[in-house]
Amino acid sequence: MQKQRTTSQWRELDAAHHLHPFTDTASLNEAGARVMTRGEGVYLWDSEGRKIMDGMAGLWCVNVGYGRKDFAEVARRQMEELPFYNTFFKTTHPAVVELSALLTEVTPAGFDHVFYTNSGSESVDTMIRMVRRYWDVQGKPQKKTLIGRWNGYHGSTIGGASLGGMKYMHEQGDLPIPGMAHIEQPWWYKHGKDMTPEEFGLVAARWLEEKILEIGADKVAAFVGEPIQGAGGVIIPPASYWPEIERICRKYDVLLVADEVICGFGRTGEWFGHQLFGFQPDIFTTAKGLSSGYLPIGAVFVGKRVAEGLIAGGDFNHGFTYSGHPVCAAVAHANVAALRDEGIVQRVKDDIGPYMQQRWRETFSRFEHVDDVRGVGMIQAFTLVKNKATRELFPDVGEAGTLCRDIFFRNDLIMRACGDHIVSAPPLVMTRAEVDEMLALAARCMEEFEQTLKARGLV
Ligand SMILES: Cc1ncc(COP(=O)(O)O)c(CNc2cccc(C(=O)O)c2)c1O
Repeated sequence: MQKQRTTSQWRELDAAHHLHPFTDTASLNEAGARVMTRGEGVYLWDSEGRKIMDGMAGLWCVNVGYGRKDFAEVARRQMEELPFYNTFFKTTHPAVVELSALLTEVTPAGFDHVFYTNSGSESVDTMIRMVRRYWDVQGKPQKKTLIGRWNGYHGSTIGGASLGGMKYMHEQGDLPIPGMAHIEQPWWYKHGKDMTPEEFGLVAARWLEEKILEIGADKVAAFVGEPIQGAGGVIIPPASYWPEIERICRKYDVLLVADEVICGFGRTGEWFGHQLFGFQPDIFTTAKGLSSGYLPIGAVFVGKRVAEGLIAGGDFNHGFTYSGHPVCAAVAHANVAALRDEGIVQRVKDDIGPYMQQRWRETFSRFEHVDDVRGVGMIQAFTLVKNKATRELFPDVGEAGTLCRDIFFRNDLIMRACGDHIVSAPPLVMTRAEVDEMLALAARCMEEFEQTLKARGLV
């Protein structure tokens, strides 16, 4: 069992030794980290015994909810049997074989080959190497540029961060690396002007055609996008966007990649986000919901065209020590089986997703400084705005979002501020009563938020 310490003892040791991701360490250590000690269903408990509603499923990942003792048992058994063996050098093991077979049952037809990683970032970097290798084998080595979107998020490795469009990440570490390009994101609320969403979707997709022609189609390897941009603030493209992107990729023979790290494994009510929007990628990257975060594992699903190209190319000189790790694979298998056999994904589509979306809109549309209330399945958001009537955003992006998020957090509710977008992606197993509980708490917080906006002269 864990060594029992007081919160302040944990905080002190954490401050002394632990560098947190995406964190200003000095300011964190002034306030002290919140020590999370237990999870059950959609709730967390901290070291002070406070019960917290987790509207973010950890980091968009705990799809089956916390407390699955059966997963722990699966991990224990696998650890006792074969805690590790690699999948290099002509070896495999039952856990990764069984997971691979199961995954072909829940992925769309034509995706019969999967490569394993330890994270979403590694899945994205694997995809980058696959795409470039594919075009080498096709005798077109100059087709190496990958196009992403500004404000897209594809991880924090050098490749993933470069493909992503987060400029504040590019500023640290001389990114993006060569061979990466970006187009504007399909954010109707900011860029749609007086176009309908459907008209804007086509315009935004054609930014890709302009970029391909600017670079030269003979140099463009792939276009990469999240079906719904997650960390960018749950940017949901109009329905006309993705089919037009697909048409443009086919026209210029550019591979189409869906980054499903957030959208994958039921988040939108479909198994994968590209199914919701009706397009067929050549490759898609996953992590998070693959294991519901119980153990770190990612997977790259490779369609027929690219798989055959890679296989024809002989040695693919890429991989990780823990690719297909037996304990991670065994737990991912249990997780995917639960998502399917317990009807968790189907229920997002048929019941709890529609319920959440109806209640989310009912709860937040009435607030004066909230607009673009949106979502599908169990991923939803709204945007904090200065003036709803004119679609005027706040000038200091993130100030209102941080203020709002901190009020939620102080009231034991976790939702995420991405700039001035407030986003939520709770465990898919949330009940209707828990949806009502979360939204009632959030509504009370929003009353406080709007009073604070006025008190601080921000509106
Ligand atoms: C679409 C997408 N692609 C790749 C990654 C990278 O996955 P890893 O982190 O496992 O390397 C992600 C991850 N997304 C992510 C990760 C951490 C925090 C947040 C946030 O919104 O605060 C989002 C992601 O959302």
